[in-house]
Amino acid sequence: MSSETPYSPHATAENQTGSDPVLAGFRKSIDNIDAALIHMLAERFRITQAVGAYKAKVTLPPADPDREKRQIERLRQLSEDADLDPEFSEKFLRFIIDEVIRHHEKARGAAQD
Ligand SMILES: O=C(O)C(=O)C[C@]1(C(=O)O)C=C[C@@H](O)C=C1
Repeated sequence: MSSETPYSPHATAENQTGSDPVLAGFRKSIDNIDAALIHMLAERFRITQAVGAYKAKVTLPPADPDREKRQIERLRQLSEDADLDPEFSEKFLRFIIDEVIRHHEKARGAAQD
C-alpha cells in the first residue's frame, strides 16, 4: 500500500497491486501456479473418470484402501522432503480421493441401470 492510500481491509486487488509492483510480481507467479494446479487436477480427474468406468465394467469396488494407504505414505514422504506440511498433503489427497470415490460410485450406479 502506498503511503498516501488510507488503510482499507477491503481494498481490491487492482488498487493494492496498482501501486505495488513487488506484490503484483508475486501475484503473477501465484496466478500461474494456481492455473497449473487447476490443469493438473483436471487431468487427474480425466484419468480417474476412465478408472471409474473401467472399475464399473469389470465390477471392481470403487475404493481401494490399500492403494490409498500407499499413496498417502508416498505423498507424506514427498512432502517432508519438499518442506511441505505432510498433514496438509494427506488432507488434500484425502479430499481429492473422496471426490473420486464419489464419482466411481456414481459410475457404478449408472452401469447397473
Ligand atoms: O487407483 C484406483 O484404484 C483409483 O480408483 C484411483 C484412486 C485415486 O484417486 O488415486 C481413487 C480411489 C481408490 O480408493 C484409490 C485411488
